[in-house]
Amino acid sequence: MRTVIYVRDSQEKSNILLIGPPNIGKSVIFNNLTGLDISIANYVGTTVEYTVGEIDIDGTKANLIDVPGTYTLEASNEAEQVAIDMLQGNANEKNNSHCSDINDVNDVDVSKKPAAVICVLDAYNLESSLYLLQQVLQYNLPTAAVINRMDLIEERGEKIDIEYLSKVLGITIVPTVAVEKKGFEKVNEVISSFMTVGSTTETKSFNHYQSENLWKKAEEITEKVKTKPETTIESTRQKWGELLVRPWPGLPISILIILLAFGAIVGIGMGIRQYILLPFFLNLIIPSLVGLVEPFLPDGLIYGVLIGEYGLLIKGLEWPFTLVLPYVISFYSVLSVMEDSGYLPRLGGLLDGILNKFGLPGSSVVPLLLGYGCGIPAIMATRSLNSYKERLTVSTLVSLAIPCVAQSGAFVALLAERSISVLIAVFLFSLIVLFLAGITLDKTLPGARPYTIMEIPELLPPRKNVVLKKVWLRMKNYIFDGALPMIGIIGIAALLYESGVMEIVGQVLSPLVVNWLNLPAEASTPLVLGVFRRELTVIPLIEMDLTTLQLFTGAIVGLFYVPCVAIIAALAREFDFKAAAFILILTTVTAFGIGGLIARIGALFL
Ligand SMILES: Nc1nc2c(ncn2[C@@H]2O[C@H](COP(=O)(O)OP(=O)(O)OP(=O)(O)O)[C@@H](O)[C@H]2O)c(=O)[nH]1
Ligand SMILES: [Mg+2]
Repeated sequence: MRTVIYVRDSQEKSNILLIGPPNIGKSVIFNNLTGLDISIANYVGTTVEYTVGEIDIDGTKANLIDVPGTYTLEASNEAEQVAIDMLQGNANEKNNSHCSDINDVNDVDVSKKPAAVICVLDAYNLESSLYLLQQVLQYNLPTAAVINRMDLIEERGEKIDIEYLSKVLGITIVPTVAVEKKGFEKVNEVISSFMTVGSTTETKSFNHYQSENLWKKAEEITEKVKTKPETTIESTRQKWGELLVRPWPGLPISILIILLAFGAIVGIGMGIRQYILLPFFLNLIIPSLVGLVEPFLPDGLIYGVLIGEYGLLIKGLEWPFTLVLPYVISFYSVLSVMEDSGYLPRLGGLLDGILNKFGLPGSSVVPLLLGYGCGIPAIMATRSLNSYKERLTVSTLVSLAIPCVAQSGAFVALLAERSISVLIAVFLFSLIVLFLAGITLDKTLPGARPYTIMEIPELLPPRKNVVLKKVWLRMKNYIFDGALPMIGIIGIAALLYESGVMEIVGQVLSPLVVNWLNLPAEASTPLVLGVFRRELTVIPLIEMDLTTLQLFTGAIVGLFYVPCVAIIAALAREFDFKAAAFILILTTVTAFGIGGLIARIGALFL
């Protein structure tokens, strides 16, 4: 035994790392300890950047850092590299780019050596957790372990001798069931002991073994501490978990699930819009607001900006809250159920063969599907892919051909009542271009694609409280990060419209909009607004008197048109300006190229 003396810096809060393999509940533990609400999901690579939260135990404070999951300390992707940088105390803030809404990370010095490590072990896959723990112990930092998901082994009748494990490893080990908040009093006690000034922590000194030795040791320890019942009965859940990754019956079931999910998103979204939000805003909120301000408004610019064609109090409320919000709720309800159940990686496994033909690994299913929500988390999620080439390919596809939830809502609002077949054609077109672009990027982008192994987690029943919380948080995020900026842009649009600037823009863009796309000059408005918000490439078309062919042309241009500024910024940050510029040019050329062709070819037939 070696004693590490841990002295807390009296000036600054110390950093305590939460480290462990992916998908074992680290972020649930982090949320339980800090009271924050960061993303959790049942697939590998939910946390791809570190998150800092404050823990306060009896008035003593420290920074708890949720580190992206990693199997070993030999990184194979960017998310895993963060774990190593954190342990070595040389992390930089690039690894944390969008957590500022959770915590003011500028206050936290992540480049200093951590004061202590809480290593999270997985009771279910103990052996691989022990390999990582041994590597962590080599850093000689004060370390304790939490052994989570104890419920999953208890369900199988297995037991782990925690006391013996703790003795062998020479550290404190606390069993927990994070989703049920079980075991956290003891976790708090351990953290508190780390936070006490001048406390001493016993850690067993580990030699620098070769990795084969660490695996052997992990296996030996697991065998000694884990006892299994003589006969283990496979539960129905486990059976289904395995059936769903096999082509039969997995593939037909996956088609059924995708169709059901699509139907549920559109159906629930339309229901919420038609029966709840539309009457609420159109019959109550908007008339009350207009009635309140109208008597006081002088005719002219201000009147127009507030209650005119693009009036801030009319379209500014109608579009974000009655057109987009219903689909935000329905899409994230369905996605959250899929995320929490562990079905998404199964879908990835099933589609691996097909996706490989388009230059992508099965694991890209998660970022691609997240892209149907919003492109930014999707681009961030590519950090868990294993090569730069795959990351750039998926990010390009998300920016080019995957409509975000707000834009999809706009498509439904624009097309569902006019022609369901045109609506389906828009989504089919997006899939065709997605695959063609995938093949082209695979052939043209330099770099090799490494062989990847996909980890399939257990199939678990989605928990009602987890799903509801996720939908609530995503809805809140949409209102602050989506709806409020949208209202701002509608305000600017109203100003440009009322002041006549929009008409001049219409004249300038007329060769492109009128001559090439066969759309009316006013259809230049969505092209200007769309740079700021993706759904605004589509929504203004609703207000125009267009033929079905024009609607289709407009929708297709909007679909492939430049991603919104926030995505361009994310691309520049995650890759570089060259990559962002490449995607900007690619999307513009594709949008106008395909849009013009549709207008021309369509005119021949209609
Ligand atoms: N049965 C069970 N499930 C758990 C427990 N703790 C977490 N989970 C579930 O495990 C899944 C993964 O949880 P996360 O907290 O996202 O895992 P993570 O370790 O942060 O994963 P990465 O961010 O990918 O490294 C989620 O679906 C949780 O609901 C537990 O104690 N028991
Ligand atoms: Mg996590």
